[in-house]
Amino acid sequence: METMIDIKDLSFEYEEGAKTIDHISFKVPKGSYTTILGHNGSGKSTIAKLIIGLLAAKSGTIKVGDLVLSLDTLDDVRRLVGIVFQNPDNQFIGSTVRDDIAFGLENLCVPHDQMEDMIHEYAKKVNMLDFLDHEPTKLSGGQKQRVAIAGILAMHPSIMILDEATSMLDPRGRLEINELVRELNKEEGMTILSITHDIEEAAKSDNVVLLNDGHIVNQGKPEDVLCDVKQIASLQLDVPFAYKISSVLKKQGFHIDPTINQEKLVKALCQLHSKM
Ligand SMILES: Nc1ncnc2c1ncn2[C@@H]1O[C@H](COP(=O)(O)OP(=O)(O)OP(=O)(O)O)[C@@H](O)[C@H]1O
Repeated sequence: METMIDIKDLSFEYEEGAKTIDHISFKVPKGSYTTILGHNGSGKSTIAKLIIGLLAAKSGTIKVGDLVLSLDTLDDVRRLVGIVFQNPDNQFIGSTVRDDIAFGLENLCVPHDQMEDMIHEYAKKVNMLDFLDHEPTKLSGGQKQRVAIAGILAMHPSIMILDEATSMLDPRGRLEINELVRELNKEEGMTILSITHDIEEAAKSDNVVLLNDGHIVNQGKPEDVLCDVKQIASLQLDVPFAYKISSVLKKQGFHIDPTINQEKLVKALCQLHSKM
């Protein structure tokens, strides 16, 4: 399978000697929906910033498509990667939804007579056709993320990274955006890399990269990664996270190792949690 992002032996530190990202390697296959799952502060957003060159790696390589990320390739890499952040307010450029989508098209030098049709096409894709003359900052959280996604799609990226893009949304908004992203992945073959706390989203993805304190502790298909309850228990994840894992796994009908006593697991996690 073709690889869209190839990360090899990547390390990064904000402060000398304190590795935030410690020799990680993973691949995002073309057309896949890949999730990076980890607790707060495990280094997820740092990885996103490294991929788009907002931070410079201490060592290792990042390849996007055929391009190895460097100062020379930075602009080309950024053209391949669209990124949706937690707070879309910082991302809007236009004063209306129409202007915001138009910005991406202008960047691609789309001729003016084709512009309006294309704005309609992207607004329709994210179900925001009725809001073209609205101010993006005055929309609901879910609508804002839809507009941000339309603006990114208009730039024709090869991969879309979502950096906790649904974490500020209510459950309905989260569902709306998750469904839209899934649709883009399944129907248009867009490669998705989603950085998330949402185990349910990870359970439905093609690949999960499980991150703990800057290390990858496991990666692979969700049914393999998320069902390794022993490993999940060994991570210093918070108790609600552990509860959520078991309940999500049950809902998804995944096999849970029957030799693991769930009560003991949760008790051990409670003890661990109280020491943290
Ligand atoms: N600008 C910075 N300077 C110094 N340390 C930083 C900086 N940004 C992040 N860190 C630290 O690096 C570690 C990883 O942060 P990062 O934001 O990548 O984690 P995360 O997994 O995305 O967390 P969250 O889920 O809370 O967003 C944390 O310990 C954080 O405190």
